[in-house]
Amino acid sequence: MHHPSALHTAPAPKATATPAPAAVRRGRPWLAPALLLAAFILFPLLPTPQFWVVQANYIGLYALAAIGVVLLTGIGGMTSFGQAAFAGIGAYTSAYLCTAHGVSPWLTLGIGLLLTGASALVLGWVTLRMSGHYLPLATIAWGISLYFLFGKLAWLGNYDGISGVPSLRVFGIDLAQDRAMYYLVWGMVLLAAWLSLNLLDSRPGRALRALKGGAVMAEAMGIDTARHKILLFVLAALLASVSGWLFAHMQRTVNPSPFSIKMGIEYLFMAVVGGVAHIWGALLGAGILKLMEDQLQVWLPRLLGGNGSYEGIVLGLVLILMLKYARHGVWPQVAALAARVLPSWFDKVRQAPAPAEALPRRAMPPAGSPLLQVDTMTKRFGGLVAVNGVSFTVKAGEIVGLIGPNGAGKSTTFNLVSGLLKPTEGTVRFMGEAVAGHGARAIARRGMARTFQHVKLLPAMTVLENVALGAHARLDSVMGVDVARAMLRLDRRTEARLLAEAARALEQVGLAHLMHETAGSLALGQQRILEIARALCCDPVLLLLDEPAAGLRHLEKQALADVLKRLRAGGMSILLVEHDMEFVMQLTDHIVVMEFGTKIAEGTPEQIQVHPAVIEAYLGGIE
Ligand SMILES: Nc1ncnc2c1ncn2[C@@H]1O[C@H](COP(=O)(O)OP(=O)(O)OP(=O)(O)O)[C@@H](O)[C@H]1O
Repeated sequence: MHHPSALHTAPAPKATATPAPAAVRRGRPWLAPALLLAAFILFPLLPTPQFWVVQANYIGLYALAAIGVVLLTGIGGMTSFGQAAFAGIGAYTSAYLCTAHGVSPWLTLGIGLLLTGASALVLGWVTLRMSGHYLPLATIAWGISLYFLFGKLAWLGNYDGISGVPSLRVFGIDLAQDRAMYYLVWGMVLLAAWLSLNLLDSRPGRALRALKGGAVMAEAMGIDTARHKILLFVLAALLASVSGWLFAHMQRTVNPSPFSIKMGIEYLFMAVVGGVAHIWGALLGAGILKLMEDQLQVWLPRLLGGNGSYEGIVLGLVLILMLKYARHGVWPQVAALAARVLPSWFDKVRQAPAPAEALPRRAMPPAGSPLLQVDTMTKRFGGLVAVNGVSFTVKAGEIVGLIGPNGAGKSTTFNLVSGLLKPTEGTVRFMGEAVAGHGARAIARRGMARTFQHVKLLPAMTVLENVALGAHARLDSVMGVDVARAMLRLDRRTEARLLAEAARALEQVGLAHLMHETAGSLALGQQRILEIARALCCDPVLLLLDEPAAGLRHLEKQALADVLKRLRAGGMSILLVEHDMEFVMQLTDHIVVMEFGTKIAEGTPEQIQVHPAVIEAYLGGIE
């Protein structure tokens, strides 16, 4: 495939300057991880004081719930204080069923997960539609009410709770001993971290990562964001439930206080301190907060006299300082340090994805057939008529330009056609079907893909991953199966197909050499091209490009025009809004001109250049 070299403008990634440590230089990069693993396994077997083993177990329990917070808040952008309440459901279910009915704790784990999942599903369905601060407030309300419910129910032992909860047994080994429990707790923590990391690095994972700050874009890629939000809510709750179950059988007693809103706030703090956007941040944050709390409890009364309870004040201050100066938490700092010391560990695979079976492709409609028919479309914003009775047609295989002075209503027209807005009046037919008001997701799934005037990318994700989001809706699957397969890494063939498709789209637009860079590190012009690649990855029959040439240099514009002409030659239809008249005139087959929300002219580029109304409106200086 031809690579328009004019678009190859980004500098090559910088090599790291810090020399590798001796062990790594001598070809033993495995030494440090092996030592870490050995220390981790041997920790309870060595004569470690009992106190520290118990601490490690609690840190593990907190880490499990905090991983849930990372998923929900750090990845999904939904702040929840209700995590402790879900831990309470897991703990109480098991404590009650084991003590009152003698059910096996392994069975109660499943029942607890079912109950938690069902509660989270209902709660998520009701609250996740709320926006802004209403969601956190709702989770607080939920946390408080569940705490009082646990305390008020006599069969759950009121505020005294339930005691005599049995210890767990695995393969005949009694885990009443903290040293044995350590392995179960940390085994579960590492399993949860592994499953979560696998999930995030997959097709559903990319959709989940798009929720925070990219929901409009994700919907335009055909992704059902509401369902993905609920999925995160349920997953986070399930992790808390496992933590609660372990807690009940470790403590051998449950009462409402460990599941109060105070603990919900602490889980959130753990995630924030550790690094709310990182799974490992949850583990780090749980460790830091638990150890700090304990050490402050010991040292502060010694330093300040009196009988303590100062730790809350100091922790509060530390948190405020962290939120001000290290908002991303401790993990990114640790990771940056580790990447300097052990670069080989952190070297991402930077090869292009291996060729894989191509995804199914849509048939292109016959050239010249009417593809998009906009008929007397009107959009009013209060008293302002942004689009006023506009009609035009895009035929298959054509590039149509939509031009007009600032504020003419071009972007609004785009948003009406692509389903982001609903017309006040008029109809939009796409491939013969009325689509006005059907929503961006449904229209995208029918084969219309778009870019945005203000680019909508996920800056922390790689260019390749951003583009792969475009291919998301080309595979239909049951979400639960998809998620389970991703977590267990059984989805690698699908993943290879998606990434290969993304790489092909990047090659088509000449950005393949930047596929492993983060999207945020690209120049604005390149980000626009990335959006085109993402739209191409949707396998559209109609591309809507909102100011694709803005921010590009002259040669880059030429290269882009070549790409678009090649796409047209391949049967693609394109509707584009653009201010650069030279670009529009050389590229388009047909032009629609708008002014003050109304269509004032349409025709071929030659007709438009000499059209009196257009010249009158603003095109005087075009020739
Ligand atoms: N969501 C909205 N609510 C209220 N008014 C809006 C909204 N979106 C657009 N408008 C108004 O509608 C009119 C048309 O805006 P639009 O962005 O569609 O124009 P445009 O031709 O794309 O302009 P530009 O070239 O500057 O992007 C403007 O007066 C704008 O202020």
